[in-house]
Amino acid sequence: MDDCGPEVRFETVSKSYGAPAVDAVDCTIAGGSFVALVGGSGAGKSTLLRMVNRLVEPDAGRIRVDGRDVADGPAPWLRRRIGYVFQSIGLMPHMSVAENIALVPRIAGTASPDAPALLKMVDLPADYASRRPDALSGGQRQRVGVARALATGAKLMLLDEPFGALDPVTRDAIGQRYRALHQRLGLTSIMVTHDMAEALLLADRVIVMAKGRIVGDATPAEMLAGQAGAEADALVAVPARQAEAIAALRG
Ligand SMILES: Nc1ncnc2c1ncn2[C@@H]1O[C@H](COP(=O)(O)OP(=O)(O)OP(=O)(O)O)[C@@H](O)[C@H]1O
Repeated sequence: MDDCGPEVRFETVSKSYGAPAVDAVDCTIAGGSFVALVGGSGAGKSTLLRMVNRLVEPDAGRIRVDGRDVADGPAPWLRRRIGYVFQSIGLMPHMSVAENIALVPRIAGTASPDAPALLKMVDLPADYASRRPDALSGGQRQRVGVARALATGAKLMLLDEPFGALDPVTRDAIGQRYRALHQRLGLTSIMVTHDMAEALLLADRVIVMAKGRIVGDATPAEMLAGQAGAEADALVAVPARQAEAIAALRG
C-alpha cells in the first residue's frame, strides 16, 4: 500500500533511570502493521513507546520514522504527526467534543478537522460533537481520544493501554473497531497492552519485553504454536488456560 503508515525503526535504543528501563532494543516495525507490545509490569513497554514521540528521550540509540531520526527537529512538530492514545485520555473537561478534537490542529495552525466525519469514523453520532466529555461514557470518551489522535491526519498511532479502563465487553468491541479503522486508514499502530488475548486477537505481530529487552517477537499464530520462547509461552498460557476452564464449565 503506497499511502500506508510509516515504518518505525529502533536502532540500539536504551533508556536508564539508574537501572535500565529499555536496554539496547533493535527492532523494525513495518509501515501499515499493527504491533502489540506485551510483557510484565516494569518491562519497559511504555518507555519504548514514549520514545517514539519523544515524551521520553533515549540515552543512546536512534529511532527513525520512515527513515527520519525523530530527534531531528522540534518535539512538538513530531507529536503533531503521531497520534497518541492513552488510558486516561486527557480530554479538556470544559471544551466540547468537537473543540477537543480540533485542539491540536488549532494550536498547530493547521486546517480544522471535520469533527463529524472523525466521530463517524469511531462510530459515534455526529451530534455528540457538541457534548462535554463528562456527558459521555468511558468507552465513548476513549473513542473521542482515538478521533482526536486522528485529527491531525497522523498515520502512526501509539496506543498505551488504550482500552485498559473499560469493561471487557466494551473493550472487546472498541478493540475490534479500532482494528478495522487501522486497516481502513492504512495506519501503523503500536499498542502496549497487559492483555495477551487482546494482543493475539488484534495485532499482526506481538513483541514480548522483559527487563528492557525484546524476549519474544512473533505473529499471533506462531505465539499460539509455542514458537516464540518461554516468556511468550508463559503469557499465552493465561488466556489459553482461561479458555479451557470455560470450555470445561460448559461441559
Ligand atoms: N520517569 C521515570 N522515572 C524513574 N523510573 C522510571 C520512569 N519511567 C519508568 N521508569 C522505570 O522504568 C522501568 C520501565 O517502566 P515502563 O513504564 O516502561 O514499564 P512498562 O512495561 O510499561 O510497565 P507497566 O506495564 O507496569 O506499565 C520501570 O522499572 C519503571 O519503574
